[in-house]
Amino acid sequence: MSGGPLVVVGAALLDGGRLLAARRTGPPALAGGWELPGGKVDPGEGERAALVRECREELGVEVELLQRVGGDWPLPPSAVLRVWTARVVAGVPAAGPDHSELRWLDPGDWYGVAWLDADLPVVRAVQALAGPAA
Ligand SMILES: Nc1nc2c([nH]c(=O)n2[C@H]2C[C@H](O)[C@@H](COP(=O)(O)OP(=O)(O)OP(=O)(O)O)O2)c(=O)[nH]1
Repeated sequence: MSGGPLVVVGAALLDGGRLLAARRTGPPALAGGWELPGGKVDPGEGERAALVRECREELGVEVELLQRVGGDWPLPPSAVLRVWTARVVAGVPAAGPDHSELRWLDPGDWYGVAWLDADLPVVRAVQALAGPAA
């Protein structure tokens, strides 16, 4: 055991003023909620490498990570979410088994989906970073 909290990494994929949201298929308590694509960091894996891997596996795209968004966002009861803004550099995001739907949210419509509780403050922070266009 390496100690410390379980780390989940998430990507705030931006395209112009649009933000990519992904609707979870499971587990039941989270199904239907919208999140930032990502997942758990594997043992011994770097966090940024994990996020690039998760975007490749979940969305089928290559991404470039840009800027860290805040610090540790709590995922009760015992995990933390670490988030980077990012952009797609190859491919077009497509939903795999983890997501029932992907949606590029237009500027002004970033709160038009039911974000998971943990993600709402993160989206606000991304908006503050991304500027008034978002
Ligand atoms: N990926 C992601 N997970 C989030 C977000 N917000 C949030 O509460 N979570 C929670 C949901 C899950 O309990 C956990 C991440 O698990 P996951 O299922 O996405 O991770 P994973 O892809 O590595 O999945 P697995 O290997 O366990 O199947 O964090 C978010 O924005 N992105």
